[in-house]
Amino acid sequence: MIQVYKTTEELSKAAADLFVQAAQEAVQANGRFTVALTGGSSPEQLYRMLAQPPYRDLVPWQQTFVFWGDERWVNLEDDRSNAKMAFTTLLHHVPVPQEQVFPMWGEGEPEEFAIDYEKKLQSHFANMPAQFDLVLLGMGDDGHTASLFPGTPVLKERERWVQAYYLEPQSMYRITLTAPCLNQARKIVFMTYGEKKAKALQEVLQGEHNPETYPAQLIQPQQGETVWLVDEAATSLLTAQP
Ligand SMILES: O=C(O)[C@H](O)[C@@H](O)[C@H](O)[C@H](O)COP(=O)(O)O
Repeated sequence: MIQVYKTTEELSKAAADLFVQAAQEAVQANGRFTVALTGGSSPEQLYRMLAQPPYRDLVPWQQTFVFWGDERWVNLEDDRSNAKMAFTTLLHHVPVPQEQVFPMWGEGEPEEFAIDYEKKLQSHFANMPAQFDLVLLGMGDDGHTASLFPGTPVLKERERWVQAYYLEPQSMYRITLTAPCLNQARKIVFMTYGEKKAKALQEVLQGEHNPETYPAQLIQPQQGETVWLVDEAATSLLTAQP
């Protein structure tokens, strides 16, 4: 499903409405809400909205569990940290219990951390019919999502849920949920806006199936639903307006 908005404000409000709806439905059904946050700049306006009334007071924060879809392997004080951005814009302003928030950052080696993070997820989702109630994703202008970058080995991962790898072009380690993990979500919401994204969006949604080049094509939830929240500029190359 693709929903087109004129402004990022309207797009972020729609994302906030979806966030509240997913949270309330999950808590009603299972007594808890498990979400994977994205990094990058696209979700910042959404996070700031969720930290303010009315949205702040509509989310059952006490029953909310926060993970991340991906992270740059930098410490939590580093401005490149996805966790730092989410803490600054949202998590320090809402009553989510600290022990229910799992940043993708720790001491030691990224590969070991990825194994531990996967174990945390496996125990969190044990005996549950699906995994994340909601996964928020962005998309880069190269068609990457989470830290699933074009041409990287992690795109071929079919078993593991979390992988750490060294991303040469950015000279840093990345930690990421894999496509098999993301695709077990109940709902996946992409927030993608701006002219820069138009070419990648057209390729991802309407181009040849080529996930090596456009990894966002790997996001095909088995039972869940994918919603694309986009603006008019990002849809400018789509052949039929959605
Ligand atoms: O760690 C990251 O960089 C993000 O998780 C990444 O996947 C992001 O969603 C895209 O790069 C889009 O970034 P923007 O929202 O800044 O365009």
